[in-house]
Amino acid sequence: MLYVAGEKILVLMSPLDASQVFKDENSFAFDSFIDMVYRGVGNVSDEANRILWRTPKEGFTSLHPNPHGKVLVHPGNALLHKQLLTPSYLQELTRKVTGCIEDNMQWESFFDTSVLSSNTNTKIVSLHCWCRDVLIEAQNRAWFGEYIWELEPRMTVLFDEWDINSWMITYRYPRMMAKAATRPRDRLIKVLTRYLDTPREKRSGGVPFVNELEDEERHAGLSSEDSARIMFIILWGINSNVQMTTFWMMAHLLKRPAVAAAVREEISVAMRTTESTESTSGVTLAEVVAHDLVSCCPLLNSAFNEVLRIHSTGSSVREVVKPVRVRGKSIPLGIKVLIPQRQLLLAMEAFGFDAHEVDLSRFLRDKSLERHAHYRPFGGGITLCSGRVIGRREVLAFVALALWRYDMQPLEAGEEAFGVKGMPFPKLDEGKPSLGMSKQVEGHDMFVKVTRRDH
Ligand code: HEM
Repeated sequence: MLYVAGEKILVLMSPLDASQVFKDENSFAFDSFIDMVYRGVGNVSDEANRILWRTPKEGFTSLHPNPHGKVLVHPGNALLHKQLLTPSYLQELTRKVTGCIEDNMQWESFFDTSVLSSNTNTKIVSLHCWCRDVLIEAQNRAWFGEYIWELEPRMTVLFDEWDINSWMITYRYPRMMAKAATRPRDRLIKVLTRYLDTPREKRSGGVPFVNELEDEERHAGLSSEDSARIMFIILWGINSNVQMTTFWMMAHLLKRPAVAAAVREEISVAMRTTESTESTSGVTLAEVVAHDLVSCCPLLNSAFNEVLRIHSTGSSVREVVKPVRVRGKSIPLGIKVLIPQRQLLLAMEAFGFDAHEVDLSRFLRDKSLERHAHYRPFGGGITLCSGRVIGRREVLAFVALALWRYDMQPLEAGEEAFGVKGMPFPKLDEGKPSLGMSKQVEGHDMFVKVTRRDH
């Protein structure tokens, strides 16, 4: 048991205990944390908070069947799960988002904000900004349509500023000292509010979830601004983990050219098929990503799994709401329970004596590791990540396109090219809370020399 700011927290570090917590949703609840995030991070109004938690007995009616008498927060979550887990919705989302990633990965489309220096044949890019610009742009365009970019062309940078500084809010910094977080957050909420206040014909092209959630929230009586605050929280979850997983996966592959070359060889058959059609809509890439890259490229997927293992620093949290026993000991009501990822994912009894080392082939050599009780990088139970399928697809799409289209060479510490100096390999920041994937220590990055590849 830990005491933090006078509060008792039960920290569980065994996979068996974690399993019990994930299975028993009635005793270990998550609602108080949703409430905390909506109020503390999204800053929803008191009135909105009342509407979000109003039961059917208190007047809440859903637009969807609600046999279990849930409050607005839950059907909203169910709509997100429908978007992410129903095959036809997921397929359409994959098509849209990989199409956007493919567009953004063209030589001519590199964002100015990613390129530090260039000539006709070479670009020096910040890996952090390249992943951020390609993926956040793609995800927002896929989810909301083109119009969101007309409202705020600096969306990727604002989102990054928020993500990097969001710990100031989770650590409850005084308002005056947390402006680096509140400024980008408040701007993004303003953009989303304007988006929701725009007639639908003008903001078409997004996924059904956005309109479905908006309809449900308006029906329940939420204002545009409070709906935008909730969308903002969801968007944060969507953007942060994908961007960071891609960053770490690219960084580790670029540090190990032999493994990167083997991955390039492994993806070549699949990637060649994307070039044999005239399609630029992403349909072919979407199919290749969903089938070939996920199912037929074991080294690529092993690298992805290992990066999740090494860089997940999030925790699952619950509150005890019913009398319950853990290992025979009764746990009082109201106790918060924390299951940190990192200890489980670095355990030697699960991953071997070199569990702290990065080995991108680890999951290729031992395929059973992916199902190991210690390996839950997407959490479990009610908070098991519903974006795990699309998340993997997006990361693999970026990595495969980068390896297939470009030769990339990281600038070593002290090495200089085109006036840009390289830096040491980025370090993971263990001191700040994360939504799952760790960030790098602020200011750490990898600068990469990128040229086009002939194949
Ligand atoms: C590779 C990328 C991703 C990683 C590593 C990741 C990781 C995680 C983790 C660790 C959790 C929390 C588990 C817990 O509290 O027990 C989580 C939850 C969640 N993630 Fe992800 N995630 C990724 C991508 C995505 C994407 C792309 C989406 C949406 C499009 C998404 C949507 C969610 C949602 C909605 C939750 C809350 C649980 C739920 O209701 O599904 N994630 N994710």
